[in-house]
Amino acid sequence: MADAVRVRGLVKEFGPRRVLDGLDLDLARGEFVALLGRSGCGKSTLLRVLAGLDPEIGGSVSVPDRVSVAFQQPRLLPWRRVWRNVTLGLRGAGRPKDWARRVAEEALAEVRLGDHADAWPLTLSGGEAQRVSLARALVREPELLLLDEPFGALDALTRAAMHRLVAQLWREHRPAVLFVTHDVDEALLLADRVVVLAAGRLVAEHRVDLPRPRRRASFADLRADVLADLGVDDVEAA
Ligand SMILES: Nc1ncnc2c1ncn2[C@@H]1O[C@H](COP(=O)(O)OP(=O)(O)OP(=O)(O)O)[C@@H](O)[C@H]1O
Repeated sequence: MADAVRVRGLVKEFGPRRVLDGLDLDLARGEFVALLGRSGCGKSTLLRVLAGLDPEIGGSVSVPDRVSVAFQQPRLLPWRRVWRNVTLGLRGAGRPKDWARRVAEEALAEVRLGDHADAWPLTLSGGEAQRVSLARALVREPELLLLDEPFGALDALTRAAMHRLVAQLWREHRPAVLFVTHDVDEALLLADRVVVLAAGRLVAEHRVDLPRPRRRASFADLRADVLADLGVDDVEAA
């Protein structure tokens, strides 16, 4: 079976600054990969190129037809009700009139917001807004789901609930996932594989061969290895 993502020799520059410098990356279908790297190393840039939001200037990029993205900020339109945000941009030509509404309700139920379809975005908590953003990503039935620090702005408890939700959605829908995070624990809790970006390329990768659901105690050694790849002292990060 072909890979979901195949990137070879990707180059991206902003003015004189070369941010991605011959990067190679493969994701298998249904694989969950976490992307780590120091601030400013180019993680979001890579995601934007994969999402087709930004052009590469060199190399080759192959992604599936259906790609969805969710960002750290949910980016909901405040003047549209929640359900309309979920189906925004979905092409429903030739479908029955209430089709979009039903699709939105199903997706909202999946993220446990079934009773918020008619709410306005500004009345949602941060975690709820992020779940709407996930529902919006899901209705496209993506083969590749790109998540750019989706839980970075949430408190620890909400974040833990979101980890469980993402793990469940991934199990049920099985898209390939590329998940950008600064949080090594989050990466090790969720991913099949952790890759580290530095100086424009992937400089390390770790397979996370641990059963799910995972406990932090089960990956202490791996955590230290990844932190070392990031150039962070375990004590400094603790
Ligand atoms: N549109 C742009 N124009 C100019 N420079 C940019 C642009 N987008 C990103 N950059 C620069 O490219 C570099 C990589 O940015 P990017 O946002 O990809 O990093 P990141 O690894 O996602 O960072 P963080 O972890 O802090 O979110 C940074 O130096 C940034 O300033």
